[in-house]
Amino acid sequence: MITCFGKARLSGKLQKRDSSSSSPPRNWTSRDDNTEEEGSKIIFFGGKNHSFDLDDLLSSSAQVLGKGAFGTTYKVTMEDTSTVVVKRLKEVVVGRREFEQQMEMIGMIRHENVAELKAYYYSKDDKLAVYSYYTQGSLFQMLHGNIGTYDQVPLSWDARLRIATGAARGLAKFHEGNNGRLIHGNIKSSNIFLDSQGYGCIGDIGLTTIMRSLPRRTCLTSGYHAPEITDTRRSTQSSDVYSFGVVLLELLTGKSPASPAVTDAEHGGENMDLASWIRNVVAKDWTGEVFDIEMLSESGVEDEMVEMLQIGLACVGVKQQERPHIAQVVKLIQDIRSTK
Ligand SMILES: Nc1ncnc2c1ncn2[C@@H]1O[C@H](COP(=O)(O)OP(=O)(O)OP(=O)(O)O)[C@@H](O)[C@H]1O
Repeated sequence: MITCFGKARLSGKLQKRDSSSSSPPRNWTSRDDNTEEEGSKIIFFGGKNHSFDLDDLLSSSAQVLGKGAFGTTYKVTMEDTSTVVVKRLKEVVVGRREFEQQMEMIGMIRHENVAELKAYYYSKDDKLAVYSYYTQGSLFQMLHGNIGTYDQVPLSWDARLRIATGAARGLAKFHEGNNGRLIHGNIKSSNIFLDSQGYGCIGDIGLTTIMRSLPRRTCLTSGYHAPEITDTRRSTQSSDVYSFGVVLLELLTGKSPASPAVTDAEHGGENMDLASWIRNVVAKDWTGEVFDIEMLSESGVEDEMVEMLQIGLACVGVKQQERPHIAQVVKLIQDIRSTK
């Protein structure tokens, strides 16, 4: 559906929230516009070296990609055909200063496996984050399909290994930010995208710690949150590793971790999350049974899949101190192929 920021309609332009749909798009950057909140302007990273400005954004068509926990996400196609993703953030719980500090820190991160934060905007009514757009959709859409405009696509083991490798590198780079203290807080397959070579990239960066904490129930049912997390704003690098481990298990099994992920007949039909189910199956020595049937016809890859399964299980360790550091995870995943 094509829409605008202010009101949903079949086709439209991006507009500032609360402005009437009949008023012409305004330049939000204009300091001498006395209806503007003092200091509210869109801030771009990379100096003036950007291919669009706020006017371009305002006059562009926007398509709603989805409504997530942190607000509505739009795909915005500019007149010059370049495309970005704009997140209209709801429930930002920090003030302007903290918001700007966080965005400045995130905007400095440049890595091929991290979705770039291109710009941000803060005003009383609106908080926007502008990211690079990934054309192939998310890993969630690839694995579970048929959501929005994307259909499920068959993924070979090679493709899954590349996705895991890229995403692990991206998360490791992200954790290095702010002197090694950055936390993602929302690692899941709908926040992992593919670059043009099929490597995974981490998206939705920099939001969890400035947004209202997710309800406890959402954390419990998502299947991605580490068991110790009761306040998502207080996520840790170790809980990010747990969530990343769940993504690895999702890649291997093709199952969505949203609870109940699986019903275990052995336990009287008990509903289990993905990590618990896999621990259970592996403990019974039925490891081969967890893998996605889509990969069953591939020969000579089961040893690699078992290695990845072990990495995933280490990441979803219940005890935080026993989970590996993400840099170790990168190495372990890279070694799956390089040691052959
Ligand atoms: N940079 C991007 N490029 C392409 N698609 C994106 C991008 N960012 C988000 N999306 C897609 O837009 C849709 C909505 O994303 P959004 O982040 O709002 O929701 P979510 O990922 O389901 O939940 P959450 O808010 O918890 O991250 C999802 O299908 C997501 O995969």
